[in-house]
Amino acid sequence: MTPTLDQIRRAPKVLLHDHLDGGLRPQTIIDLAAEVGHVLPSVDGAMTAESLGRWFGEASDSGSLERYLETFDHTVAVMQTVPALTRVAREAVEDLAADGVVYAEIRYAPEQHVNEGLTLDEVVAAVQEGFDQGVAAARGRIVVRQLLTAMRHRARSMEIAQLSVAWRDRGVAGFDIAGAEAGYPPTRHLDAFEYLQRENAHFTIHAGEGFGLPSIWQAIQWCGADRLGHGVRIIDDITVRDDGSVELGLLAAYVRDKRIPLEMCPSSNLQTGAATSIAEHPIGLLTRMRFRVTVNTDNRLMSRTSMSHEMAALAEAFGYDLHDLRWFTINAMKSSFLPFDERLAIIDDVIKPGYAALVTEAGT
Ligand SMILES: O=c1[nH]cnc2c1ncn2[C@H]1C[C@H](O)[C@@H](CO)O1
Ligand SMILES: [Zn+2]
Repeated sequence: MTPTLDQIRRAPKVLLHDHLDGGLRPQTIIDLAAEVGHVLPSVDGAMTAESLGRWFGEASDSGSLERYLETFDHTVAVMQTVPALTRVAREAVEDLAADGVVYAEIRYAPEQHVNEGLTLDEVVAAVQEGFDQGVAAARGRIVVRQLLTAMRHRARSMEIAQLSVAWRDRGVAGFDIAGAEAGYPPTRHLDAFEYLQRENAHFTIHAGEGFGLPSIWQAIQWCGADRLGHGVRIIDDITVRDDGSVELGLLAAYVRDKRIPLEMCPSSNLQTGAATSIAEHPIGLLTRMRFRVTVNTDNRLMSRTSMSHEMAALAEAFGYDLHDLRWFTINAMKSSFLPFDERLAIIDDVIKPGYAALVTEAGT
């Protein structure tokens, strides 16, 4: 049976791909913009949380990753002080916990938050303070880690990789690169990835979203990514024949054989043009072929979404039941950058009992 939204909200969920600067509450943007004098875009009618939220959703709907990324100018602009970063981080944790997320890795690019004079260390500390406050407010119902992102069109990836290693025992679980993909291959940042490998550190790479297979191939075979951010275009290396049989190319087979986690973000992909509808989203085929698929939000503000909403949309489009949602959730937890024993503890103590209770209640 297709689970109800209420069941999905109560189900334990794991989120590996969520941008801090893509998840602000609209009212918080209005408050912080007034404090620092940032001019927000003009919206239809009065500026309210509702109208600003709608603006972000519509402005991100262009079908182009580059245009989608322009909306971040307004969130990044109001995240340039310690109190602002701490507030945004705390609220992100509160919102995820309220949605039933039990483990989250939240990413952002520290280099984008130094315009008013903060150091990179101060940025990471301010975000960690907010995460700690949010976790305390949620009374431990959620575990949260930071992922530090470097912007792929800039040249600070080595510095950010070093920052992530320096903070590895203080709340930072890994590293990422993000931003426009076409024209900025991951190999531009090879020195940072090689450094991280030498440090036994974890990283994911946005790849196969705004650009295709060469980007995924580089991310895995040149850079050594542990996971793929999106990775949706791996579908270009898969052939479905008229008789329904499926053939994997060498790269797709490698990704599946090695159990490389795909951080899939269906709603975001519709907005950037990487997919045409939820029902036609490659996540359906990739799940059927037993790739290591995980479900994520990417940017809750721009996509006006949540983990529950993403899962509900998939359940509706593909008929997924609680067992399928549990599979996505355990896939995600197995793929997290937490130490192995901590991953297992969340799977055994939180995820499995949580789904078991829902299944018993539903009598399925
Ligand atoms: O889906 C995305 N693809 C590539 N880059 C992205 C995506 N969502 C957000 N970003 C960028 C914009 C943010 O400012 C940055 C750090 O979170 O990461
Ligand atoms: Zn992303």
